Amino acid sequence: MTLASPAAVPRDDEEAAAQKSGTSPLVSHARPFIAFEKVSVRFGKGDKKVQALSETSLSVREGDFVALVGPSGCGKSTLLKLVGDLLKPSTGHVFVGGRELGATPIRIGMAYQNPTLLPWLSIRDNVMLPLKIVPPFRSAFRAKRKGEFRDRADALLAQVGLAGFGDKYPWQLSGGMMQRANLCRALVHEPDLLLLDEPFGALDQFTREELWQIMQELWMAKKTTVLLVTHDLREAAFLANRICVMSARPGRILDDSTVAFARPRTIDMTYEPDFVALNQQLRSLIVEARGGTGIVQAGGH
Ligand SMILES: Nc1ncnc2c1ncn2[C@@H]1O[C@H](COP(=O)(O)OP(=O)(O)OP(=O)(O)O)[C@@H](O)[C@H]1O
Repeated sequence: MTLASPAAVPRDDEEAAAQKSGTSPLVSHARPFIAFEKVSVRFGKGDKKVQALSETSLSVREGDFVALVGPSGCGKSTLLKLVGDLLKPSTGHVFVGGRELGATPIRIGMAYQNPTLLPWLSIRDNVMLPLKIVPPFRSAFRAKRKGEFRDRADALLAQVGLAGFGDKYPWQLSGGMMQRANLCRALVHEPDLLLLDEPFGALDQFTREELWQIMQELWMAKKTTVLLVTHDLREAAFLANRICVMSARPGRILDDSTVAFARPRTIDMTYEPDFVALNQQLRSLIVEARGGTGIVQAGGH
């Protein structure tokens, strides 16, 4: 099934329309940046066996912003871990940047629900951490070119509204401020790919909405390829160019649609009829995926 709202049209249709009208599409349509070929994931053996992901194929183009939504326990985080090379598929192949994982490392930035900032480091030093670890930056870092990196970290902190907070420690910041710093840390090494697993899930609605806008600005400036796992359908429709709806476990992609709202999107737009209709359609797909009830199925976590 494909989302029928005028805001959510099948990708190929949107591309064809964009090409026909001569308007530039929302995203660059280069070769696939991420490709899943018949990937499945099984955890454990015998009685303890859990089929987390059934055979799944997926292709994501460079610069795309893709949201993964679906019932709890359907394998969204598992899919993210596969892309991040934190997990090997039981069958099939995962390609990132045109190469099978394991062959050539690509730069990945990650942010999860819990900001996991190191409490003994200042905010600036937390943000600079990937530069200490990730090539090619780490050699420059060791060569004591730390000053350049300080400027880079401070510029990012300013972009997310944390100018002047570089010398503070995580405990001196609110939850929303920590998550802003966490996003800076995920982006400071200019990753080719950003993996976000419910990064705004623990925040109050207003802080979350502020961070959606910051996230959108950051994405619009760099067009980093993003995979976002979220339970918040408004968030998915606000941020992503494309929404993949997954089935209940063992997960597979049930629906894959483009979100064509113009950017920059505003919070007010999320209350407009097209946007609300899209949310309702996504919700119905997920309710259906859960077995048509509002009740969480056993086996999710
Ligand atoms: N290391 C593991 N060992 C065994 N089972 C696992 C492991 N990791 C995940 N699972 C199981 O695989 C299934 C998919 O988990 P995953 O975390 O990907 O789901 P999810 O869609 O992200 O869920 P949620 O939305 O609730 O965060 C779940 O049933 C989970 O319990």
